[in-house]
Amino acid sequence: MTDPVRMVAFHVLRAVAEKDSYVNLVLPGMLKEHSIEGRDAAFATELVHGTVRRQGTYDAIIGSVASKGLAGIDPPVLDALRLGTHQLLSMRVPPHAAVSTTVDVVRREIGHKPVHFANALLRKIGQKDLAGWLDTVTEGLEGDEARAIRTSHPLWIVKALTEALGGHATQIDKLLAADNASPRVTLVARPGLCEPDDLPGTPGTLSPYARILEGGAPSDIPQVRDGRAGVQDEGSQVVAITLAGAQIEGSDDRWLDLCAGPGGKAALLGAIAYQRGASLVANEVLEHRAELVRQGVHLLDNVEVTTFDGRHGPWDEGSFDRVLVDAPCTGLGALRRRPESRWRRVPEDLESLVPLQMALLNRALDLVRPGGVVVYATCSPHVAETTGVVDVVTAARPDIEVEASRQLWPHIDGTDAMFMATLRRTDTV
Ligand SMILES: C[S@@+](CC[C@H](N)C(=O)[O-])C[C@H]1O[C@@H](n2cnc3c(N)ncnc32)[C@H](O)[C@@H]1O
Repeated sequence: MTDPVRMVAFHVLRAVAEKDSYVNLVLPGMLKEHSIEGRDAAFATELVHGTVRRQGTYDAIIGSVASKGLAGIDPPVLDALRLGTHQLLSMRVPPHAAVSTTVDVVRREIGHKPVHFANALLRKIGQKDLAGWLDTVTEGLEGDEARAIRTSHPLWIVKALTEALGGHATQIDKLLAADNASPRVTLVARPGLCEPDDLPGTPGTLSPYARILEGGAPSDIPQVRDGRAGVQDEGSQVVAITLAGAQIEGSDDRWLDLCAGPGGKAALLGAIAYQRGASLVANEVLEHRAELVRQGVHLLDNVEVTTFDGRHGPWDEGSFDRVLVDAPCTGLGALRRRPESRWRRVPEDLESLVPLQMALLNRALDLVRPGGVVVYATCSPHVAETTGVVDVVTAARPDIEVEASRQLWPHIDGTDAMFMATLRRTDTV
């Protein structure tokens, strides 16, 4: 019988390739369906996440070994080979086990025909370690081309992240390495609903509400199950804290989260607003994501969830004191969390995202009252989406002052690469 853990890993990879599925959505369901728990579930998670993240490196290796090249390998066989390569080069699986279990997956899930090919190819890959293969497949390449293969990132993303870092070569290597490590699970204690000290884990360094879990499943924690706490990267907590913490004079009782789904920041903002006697409108254009926002804020009666296109919602100009625009973006700052996203995103995505980001930010600036603040945030450090958007929008608006901006980094802050800019609407129009 095929090892159920490898079989599940193979089918997750197939779903990602054929149905555009997300690893984070499809893997937990398959593990449950096959009653895979504990250490086996952890092994399957590392196998799938690691294989998908390192696909660029493994494809270069497989392509260099296969006589017919990468393009000549049937997609299901290639997925099985990627799984075998990850076990051989990056997991502590004994080579004979990595090869035989992968060949078994090929035989049972694909058929007899490619068995000999898969067996021979994996045995060849097993003859060198990862460092040896990296030297082989990057021979003759320099700079970003070599870096892209070594760190398994598309070249355009290496270039975009380098630009976002200001071109620092030592930093880019650390950032790309951080993208390939699994992030720690961070909890948020929603103020007024839960004390951070009542949660397991160690305190964060950036958010007073954060607890970093050492292990265990967040869903086993009662406060997470009932919504008093949640799972939230510290960088996202910092965005909500930045909006709530900006000093403003005068009224401070109407807040808006313009792009709220799935609702992590809305839940934190709503809890802080509740403590201050303020209300929050949490808006999300997609109904299924708005439903997630509703679930996240169900303990807070000061939060109203709406489902308008943020560019055209029926709110009055100048009617909010604080507005968050956590804009739809490429997500290049959260690559460590979403294993497949680096292979799905293309530079052309910016052509539709950037105008949308600008329109949403402009609308937010219309909706905030003079003296109020807007925080514009992205979980991408791509300069076109961060300072590029802020610069273009504010250049055309003499009524807006940029008070501060901040870029967090996985390799420096241990968070997703969240960008945030605090903008104030002045009285000058
Ligand atoms: C980066 S996510 C927001 C994450 C959220 N703030 C949180 O912490 O969970 C951006 C969201 O904006 C939504 N969105 C996209 N276009 C929108 C629009 N025109 N108006 C409002 N929301 C929009 C997307 O569906 C997505 O849920």
